[in-house]
Amino acid sequence: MEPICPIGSQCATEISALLAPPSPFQLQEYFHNLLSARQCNAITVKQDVKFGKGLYAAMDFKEGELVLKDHMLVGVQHSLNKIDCLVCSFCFRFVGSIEHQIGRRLYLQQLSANESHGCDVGNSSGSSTHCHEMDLSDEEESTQQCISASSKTRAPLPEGVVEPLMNGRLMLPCSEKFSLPPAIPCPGGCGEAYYCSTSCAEADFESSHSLLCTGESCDPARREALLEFIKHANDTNDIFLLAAKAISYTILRYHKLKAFSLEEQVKYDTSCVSNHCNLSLLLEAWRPISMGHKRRWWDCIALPDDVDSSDEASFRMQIKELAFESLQLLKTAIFDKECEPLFSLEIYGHIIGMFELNNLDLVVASPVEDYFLYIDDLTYPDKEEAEKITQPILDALGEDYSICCQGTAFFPLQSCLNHSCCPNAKAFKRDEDKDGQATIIALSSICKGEEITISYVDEDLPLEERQASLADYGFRCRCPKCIEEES
Ligand SMILES: C[S@@+](CC[C@H](N)C(=O)[O-])C[C@H]1O[C@@H](n2cnc3c(N)ncnc32)[C@H](O)[C@@H]1O
Repeated sequence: MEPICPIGSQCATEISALLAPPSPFQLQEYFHNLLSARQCNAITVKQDVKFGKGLYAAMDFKEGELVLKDHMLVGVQHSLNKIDCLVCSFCFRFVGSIEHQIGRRLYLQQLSANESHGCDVGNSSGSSTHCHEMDLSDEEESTQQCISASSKTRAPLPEGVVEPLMNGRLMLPCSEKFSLPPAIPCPGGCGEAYYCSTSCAEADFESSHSLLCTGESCDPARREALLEFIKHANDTNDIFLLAAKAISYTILRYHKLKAFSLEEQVKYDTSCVSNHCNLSLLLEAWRPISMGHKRRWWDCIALPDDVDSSDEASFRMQIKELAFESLQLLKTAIFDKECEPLFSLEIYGHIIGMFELNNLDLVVASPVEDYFLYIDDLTYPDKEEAEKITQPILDALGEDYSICCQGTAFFPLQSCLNHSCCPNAKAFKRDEDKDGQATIIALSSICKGEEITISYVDEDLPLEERQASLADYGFRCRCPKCIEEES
């Protein structure tokens, strides 16, 4: 494939250094520090010549036991899902109140009355990103809907309800039992991000949002460029928003590390302040991303079913061009000379490819579901009284009255889990898991020292269908189930 933009010769060394696989020592040190910081001694990360990194049990687990709770490195809520759910932009917990969640949805539903919007959001390019799926608990799954149902299933809105619900003047019966953290607007004033606490707001600002915020403190030219980048991502593939977060995260970490190292050096030598890229600090800032298994996005993306294999080369070129377009917009918005290698197509393609190969669906169940189930479980006469108010609202919301928060995220430990078609663990949200962390549960007992595996595909599919889906991850499965079925 011809390069769209050749690697800048002045950055070639830095780019190769950034893409070099971490040494066994760096890998061991990084995961040891990560697990220690999380006070997690139940698992370890080990490298294997055949499968690369893998997650191993450092203790015995019983069936159903929690194996791992993993904080995301970066995550985004799908753009259209933002209409349905108001969540903390950092931890993805639902915020506001039951009334606000419902009123806001009814309001936005009213605005887009004749439009239908679905679950496969933000990927209108047709280049959907491959994610391992996160299951919801059975009860949640039975009623949580992913796709907004057609407006045909909805009754007309009761008059004068939406605004009072949104501004807190109309309280729903028993909603105090489902209190949510207040929705704290982004301190930068962008009006896009909301948080469940000041600590989440600060953590997000420090991690990436300070470079991506379009609020009043943002220089107007930069704001315009950022808005253009965001619009392009929303119109094509919201994986670009995640890539922008990963780049911002690295830039901010780089400057923090640099400030710290300068503080140390300036004590001895005041002539050492420079605006040149310090490669060893850039590599250190990039370390968490360097740990993720990656290939270029346009090389590893699965060929969609509707693209004929004879058109594969042109499809991959289109994907590369799309990434190039997005990168140019991001570069205009947040370019940083000292971190120039991060703005090369080679690095951008590998970051998105890393998401393609490792990401987990971000799913958080809606408290609106629990609320209506609670009302339904009330007994006479309380139920009758409550339903006088709640039933018309439920009818107006329609069949899809409760929609879960959906997005995609990269998790540093979960992404080390290798695949098996007879896995001993799975990603599973329990009723108590109210935020965007990844939760991995044992499917059977796991002994200390055993590798922990999940299935990247539906393991009940026939062998060839499983292998075809796994080909998108670049391997043919040789697990005991596949070997047995092949013989
Ligand atoms: C989510 S990552 C898992 C961690 C990975 N081993 C690493 O080194 O980062 C997915 C990649 O791991 C490798 N992998 C996972 N399960 C595998 C398996 N059962 N057989 C061969 N390769 C596997 C493939 O390269 C796959 O694209």
